[in-house]
Amino acid sequence: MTVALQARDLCRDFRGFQATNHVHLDIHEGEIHAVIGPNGAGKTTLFNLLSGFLKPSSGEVHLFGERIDPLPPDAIVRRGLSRSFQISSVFPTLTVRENLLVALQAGTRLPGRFLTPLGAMDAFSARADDLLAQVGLDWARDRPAADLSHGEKRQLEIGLSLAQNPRVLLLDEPTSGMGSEGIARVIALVREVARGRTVVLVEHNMSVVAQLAHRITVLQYGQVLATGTYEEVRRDPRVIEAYLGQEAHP
Ligand SMILES: Nc1ncnc2c1ncn2[C@@H]1O[C@H](COP(=O)(O)OP(=O)(O)OP(=O)(O)O)[C@@H](O)[C@H]1O
Repeated sequence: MTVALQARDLCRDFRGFQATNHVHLDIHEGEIHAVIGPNGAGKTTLFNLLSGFLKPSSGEVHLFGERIDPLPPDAIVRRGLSRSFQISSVFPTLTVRENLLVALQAGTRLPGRFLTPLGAMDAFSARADDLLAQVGLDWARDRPAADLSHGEKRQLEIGLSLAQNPRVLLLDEPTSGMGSEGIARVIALVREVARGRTVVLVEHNMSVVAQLAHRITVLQYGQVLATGTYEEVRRDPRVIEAYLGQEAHP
């Protein structure tokens, strides 16, 4: 078993407040791993630390055995880890396909180059079409992204993350704000994109977690409360206790 992504004794404080508190995390290559926990448990902070958007106060992050926490986020993307955001990163006035083309071009080492070689543009073009099909948005290729529904924008965001062809994909609440139809689409999409790569997701919807995750890490007060399969963590008395009084019961 290869460890794709690892947090080693990871800590982050905000002016004395421990948002991430000695977290150790092993994400196995090829698994879908959900990070859950009550509101304010430190899930987003952990994602920010894993993807380089926040620097740890102490501890380390390793991607396939290489230390990445000192690197800037774009260098981490080039090493093979990419993430989607809770807040939309879609350009609303560009078409769905143009959004993907921008993401593909940004993934090269020449994002600001004035004249991209034609061969490279052809390759981007073909890859954009593949991604459109993969995220189920080929029907919307020439529509402005602003016209997409909330759920469709989340599908496009997953496509934007896939444009980097990551080995490890972090998804921050991919089903938030969606109805049951959108949720079913995202579950199918995550399963599809998880083929041949490792996926870590923050997710509040326990039914989604139960359907998707091979293993789950439960956070509380910035600490790892439990790690295991859905059945293991839902029976854990500490997890049940943590969720008492919360809307979402595991
Ligand atoms: N930049 C910051 N400055 C100060 N405190 C912060 C900052 N970012 C997060 N926190 C605090 O750290 C704690 C963990 O926040 P975080 O957003 O990581 O939790 P979460 O589990 O993602 O919550 P939710 O489920 O509500 O999205 C919270 O108490 C939050 O107020």
